[in-house]
Amino acid sequence: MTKSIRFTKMHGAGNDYIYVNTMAYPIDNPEELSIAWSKPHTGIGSDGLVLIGSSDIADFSMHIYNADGSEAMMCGNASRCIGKYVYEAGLTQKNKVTLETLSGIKELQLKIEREEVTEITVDMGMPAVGEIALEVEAGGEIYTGTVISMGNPHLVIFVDEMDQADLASVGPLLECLPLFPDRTNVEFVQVLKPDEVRMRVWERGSGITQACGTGACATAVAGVVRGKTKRKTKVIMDGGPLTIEWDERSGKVFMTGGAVNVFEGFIKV
Ligand SMILES: N[C@@H](CCC[C@H](N)C(=O)O)C(=O)O
Repeated sequence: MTKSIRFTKMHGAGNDYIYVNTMAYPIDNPEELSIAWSKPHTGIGSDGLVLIGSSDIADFSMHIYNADGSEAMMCGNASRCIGKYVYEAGLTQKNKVTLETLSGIKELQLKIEREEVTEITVDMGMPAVGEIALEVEAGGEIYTGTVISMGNPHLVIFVDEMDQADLASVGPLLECLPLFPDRTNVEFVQVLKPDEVRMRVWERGSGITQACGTGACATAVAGVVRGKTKRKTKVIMDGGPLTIEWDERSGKVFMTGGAVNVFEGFIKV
């Protein structure tokens, strides 16, 4: 039997996902729907699908599927969008919201102005720092990357000039290196100032996106461990900036930025 699912298309720094409140509209094949709905011509068009659900251990839960249907452990931009969604839909009155994810519970601090959520800070937890200067080969070039996990895997590569790397051709090669059996997200980063960087991302399972929240956090952490940036850094991506702070005392990474509601609709399944 065909049913209609209500969705909201949102973006955080241009990283766009389709959001479904599964407490009202349960979904049992998110992998297939993420592939179909993410397509720009025959679907809604997005970087993937995000399910907002109930939780026994937090205020809400998040499940994130990439455009290729693979499920990820965490999504920084989606966590901010969920903060905006749940408050503005009247699902909570709190300005501090907890979110259960596959990489643990994240705390969202909402800035509310005239009943609108204008900014969200997410406690992204502690990063796991892997190899600091790992040499990898892709497309005949050698790159030096820093391996960081923010719940999901990232390879952060510093370059002198952003146009030095052809992200579309080298991104998929680096994503699928045998060294990364679970694949990896890839960030190319140019340091502009000690507290400002330019970053472009190739996302595991979605390709080039306008921004990646966990990628921005991984970038900021890599900048510190490589001695290139300060602990608080503005990360400027194709879709806009995020402010990332790796707090020295707690060891946690805090991500601050906005979230935008683009449109809502119903789609038949
Ligand atoms: N865009 C996201 C991360 C989404 C998941 C990622 N592609 C993965 O597979 O790990 C973000 O904002 O963090």
